[in-house]
Amino acid sequence: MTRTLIAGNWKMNGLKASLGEIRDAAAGVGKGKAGVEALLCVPATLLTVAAEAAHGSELKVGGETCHANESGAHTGDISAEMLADAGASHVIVGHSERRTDHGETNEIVAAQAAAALRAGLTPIICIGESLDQRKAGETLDFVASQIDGSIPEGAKAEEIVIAYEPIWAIGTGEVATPDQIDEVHTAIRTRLAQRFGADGADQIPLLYGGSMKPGNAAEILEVKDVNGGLIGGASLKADDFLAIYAQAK
Ligand SMILES: O=C(CO)COP(=O)(O)O
Repeated sequence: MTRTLIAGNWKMNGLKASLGEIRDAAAGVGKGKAGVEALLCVPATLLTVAAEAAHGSELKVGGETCHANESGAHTGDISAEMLADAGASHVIVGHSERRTDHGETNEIVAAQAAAALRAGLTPIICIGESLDQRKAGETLDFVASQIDGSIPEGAKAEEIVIAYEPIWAIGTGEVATPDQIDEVHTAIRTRLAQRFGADGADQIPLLYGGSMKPGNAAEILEVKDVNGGLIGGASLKADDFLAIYAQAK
């Protein structure tokens, strides 16, 4: 049985003044929601205080990226071990904004995901096509190649999460339709089954991300192979995050 995960990605947003949102989110999750995990991935500067704010609640906190190495001369970078030390349980790797802004390739993303596993974190491995790729009919091939290249060798199915985030739907207000999501998520599950077997593939939560909001979450979460969401803008406000969480089963 696949776990359900409602995860927020704060991206480069949030100051200490935003901790009230984390406290409110922590206070609102867990009640009667066995089987639905809640997670907020926050900037590294907030991780320790966010972990403290969530302490004793069902809310987990995570990082937004990590370096592949455990430590060393990498100015400005943060290792998976550091994230774990700060209280993270998960880390997002391979977000399209990291792939674009920092030239992160599938190979780099796989190394980051391996680092997360080494540190005892769950990597949320992001994949998704651009608008040009969608228009050219390349979506399924591209996403399959990202899956093949971004999941590290030796990873076990129960240790990873995949997030499908079509780049054209991120922060644009444009949401993929249920049919579009269904097509890609089904293809992702099939590809994962080739590597992990059908039972293994079934254990990997497949999140959808891209302009997910309280008003469209129910429809998205109903799609067959959708096991949760990776939510950007709407995760910044506890009320919105909790309204999405409330619709997850
Ligand atoms: O990129 C996303 C989450 O990782 C989605 O962002 P938005 O929900 O703001 O579109």
